[in-house]
Amino acid sequence: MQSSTAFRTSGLTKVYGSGHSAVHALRGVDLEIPSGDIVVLLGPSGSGKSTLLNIIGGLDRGTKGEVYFRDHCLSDMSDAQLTRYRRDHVGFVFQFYNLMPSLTARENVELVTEIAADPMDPDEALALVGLRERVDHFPAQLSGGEQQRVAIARAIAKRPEVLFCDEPTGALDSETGRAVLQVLRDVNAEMGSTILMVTHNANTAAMADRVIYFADGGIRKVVENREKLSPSEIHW
Ligand SMILES: Nc1ncnc2c1ncn2[C@@H]1O[C@H](COP(=O)(O)OP(=O)(O)OP(=O)(O)O)[C@@H](O)[C@H]1O
Repeated sequence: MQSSTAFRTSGLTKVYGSGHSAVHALRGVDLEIPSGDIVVLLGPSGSGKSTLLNIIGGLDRGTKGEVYFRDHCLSDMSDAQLTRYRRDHVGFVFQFYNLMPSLTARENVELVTEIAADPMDPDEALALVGLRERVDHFPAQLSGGEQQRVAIARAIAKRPEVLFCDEPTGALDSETGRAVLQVLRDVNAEMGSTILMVTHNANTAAMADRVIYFADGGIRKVVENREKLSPSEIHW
């Protein structure tokens, strides 16, 4: 495998349940993701996008097949090793921001920086997402887009090599959504983080280096964008 490959899967299969109730969520996925790319995963509801993200993010395990992060085989890791992988290398951003309501923006980010190996200062991470003036505010005092930016600050504060985003703009209006995508794009440009984003907004594909089209538990096609749009140019 090339050293510039962030992820590689071969024959990755995921079956939930068994017998008559078995759901074949991934049917032998072969995939390679270069380091530093912005990758957008598109596909119908139920096609397996989140399942794939959760497995390469170390939140779940495949049923069969292999998953590599650089030269580390995630499929062979113990639960403790997977936890360490998530803690040391990975940031997550979800549709619903999962912030602690009783903590300020800064304290929400500190939850992560306190356990990370080489974290940013929480205020620096919040400044990077444009929230320098809001560090002492509680989630309820922030708009949806601002809360999502706190969640991004929390994810990037540990300087992750990879950022996994599952519908990061799903709960946002177009203007706020574009602003959040711009933050992700800036993180990719400034920190070199590989970004994997699952979305239902097909127009988001225009900002990606690579677009993976998913259907029925497998990859239908992969498209490399020679020219990328900036988030502000994306139609919603
Ligand atoms: N924990 C689970 N137990 C059983 N089946 C599951 C589980 N999680 C997902 N599935 C099923 O696996 C299939 C793939 O689901 P997944 O969430 O990966 O799809 P998706 O493409 O992300 O969908 P969406 O766009 O709606 O989020 C679906 O049929 C789903 O119902």
